[in-house]
Formats: sequence, structure tokens, C-alpha cells
Amino acid sequence: MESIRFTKMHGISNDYIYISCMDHEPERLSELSVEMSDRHTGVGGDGIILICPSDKADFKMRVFNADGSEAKMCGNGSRCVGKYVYDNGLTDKKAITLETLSGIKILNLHLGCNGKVDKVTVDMGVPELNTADVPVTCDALHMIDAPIATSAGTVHITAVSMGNPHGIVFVDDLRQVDVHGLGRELELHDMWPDRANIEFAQVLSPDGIAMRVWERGSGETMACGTGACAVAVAAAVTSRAGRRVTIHLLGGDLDIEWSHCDGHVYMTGGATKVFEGVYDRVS
Ligand SMILES: N[C@H](CCC[C@H](N)C(=O)O)C(=O)O
Repeated sequence: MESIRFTKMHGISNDYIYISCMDHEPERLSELSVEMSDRHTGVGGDGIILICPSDKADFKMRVFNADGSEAKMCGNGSRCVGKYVYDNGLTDKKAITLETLSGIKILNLHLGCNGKVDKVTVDMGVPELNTADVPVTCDALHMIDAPIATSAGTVHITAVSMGNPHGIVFVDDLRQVDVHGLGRELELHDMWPDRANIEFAQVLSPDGIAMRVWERGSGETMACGTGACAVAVAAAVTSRAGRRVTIHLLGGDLDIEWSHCDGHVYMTGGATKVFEGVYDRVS
């Protein structure tokens, strides 16, 4: 039987199981994610996140959703990786680079009064709106408020990639949205060659947006960092809000700025350690 040491952490309640692979990487990672993510028979989480060595950056992050699919980027997860590597003494740097499947990200770590990381700002890079690069099947160069027929009637979708695909639906009242039914339907819509994360967003003010998210491969989560960035970009390109906004998610708030200077999206939010443990792998 293989025993796997892990640390449970969350980024505004988007909770993952973190496994250090600095010395050894478990096999059959997709199966392991399904097993460990189970909230009844496993540790419980939205997926697993591996912290690995890198020859291109200070560290490498791999993300597996609860259904075992591998994600190319995880905003909330990257903040927790920053906390993990600093608080566990793997680095003494407060600005670190993180290799992901969607490129190198830069993390700036903020310490609390206890000297541990409590908040992180992540340079999430440049958002991608070209439909071919999201990817989403669409004749137009960009998918902006495009009408899409669904079982709940026509919805209007804006497609954005933050290294992973997102479909954003702006609504007048989040309380009226069937996030689980419509979210799953849109995640699996055939316009997405690789499925997509689906965000429902209600603009509250020029600098405040509430959202809920149905994540590809994990279902509704309490928060999604890349999703919050995608919502901020979609709100700006459709003139619904400014380029510096607070996104209010079920699990907490994220501050997002889409910089006029370099076109990068910067996300700032919390990172929390819950507990450590050892998982005895069953299969
Ligand atoms: N929760 C993550 C996103 C995971 C993305 C994953 N669901 C996918 O793209 O398949 C975040 O904070 O950005």
C-alpha cells in the first residue's frame, strides 16, 4: 500500500489536496485525484495539486480536477502553492516563478503578522479572447455576448481563456440561475472542443461583480481564480465594469486588475492551510 503525505489547503474555499513531488511523484495521477477528492471515501476536495521541481521556474504546479482530468492552470491553487513553498521553507523568496501548463506565472507573497503567507498576488498573464485560442468553435474572431440556445432558453456567452477555457454568462439576478443544470449543460456544449469552465456573473457596480462558477471537471466550486479573472476581462470588454474590480464569490473575494500598462491580469487573494495528513492509497 502506498502512503501519500498531503496538505489540505484552500483559496477562498476552493479546496485542493496538495502533494509535494519534489522527491517522488505518485503514479496514475488521474485516478489518484478521483480517489482523494471524494468527500466521503477520500480526503475531500475540488482536486489535487502537485508541487514539483522545475528547470524553467522556481517550482512547477500540476492540477487535476475531481474527475481526474488535468487542468492547465489554477488561480486559487497557485496562491496556495506560493504559501506552501514559503511556509515549508522550500524557498525564502517572496517573489517566485511557477511553471504551469499555461506558461510561467509570477507570484508575489504577502506575509501575515505570524510571518507566514496569508495573501498572494499572481500575475495571471494576458487573457486570450481569440476564439481559436480559447478554444471555442465560432466563426467570429471573438465570442462576445454570443446568443446560445439552451434548455433554459437563449443565453449570451463571452469566451475568455486564462490559460484554461471560460464561458461567461452575465445575468440580472444570480439567485435565479440554475447553476448546476445550466452550468453542466454549457460545460459540455459542443462549441467547446475541450469542455469549459462556466461563470454566471451579476454586475453590482463599476468595480464590483458577484459570480458563481461551474468548473470543468469539478462541478460548482466555492471559488475559481481563473474564472474570476475571466469574468473581470469579460465585464471590461463589454463595458459592464472597469478594469479594476472586486469579484465576490461564494467563498470570498478576489481583487482583479487588468493592467492598462502591460495587458496582464493581476489577481490578489487569500491562501489558507487547513491540515496535513497521510493518505493510504486504496488502488
Ligand atoms: N479552480 C481553479 C480553476 C481550475 C480549472 C479547471 N476546472 C479546468 O480548467 O479544468 C482556479 O482557481 O482557477
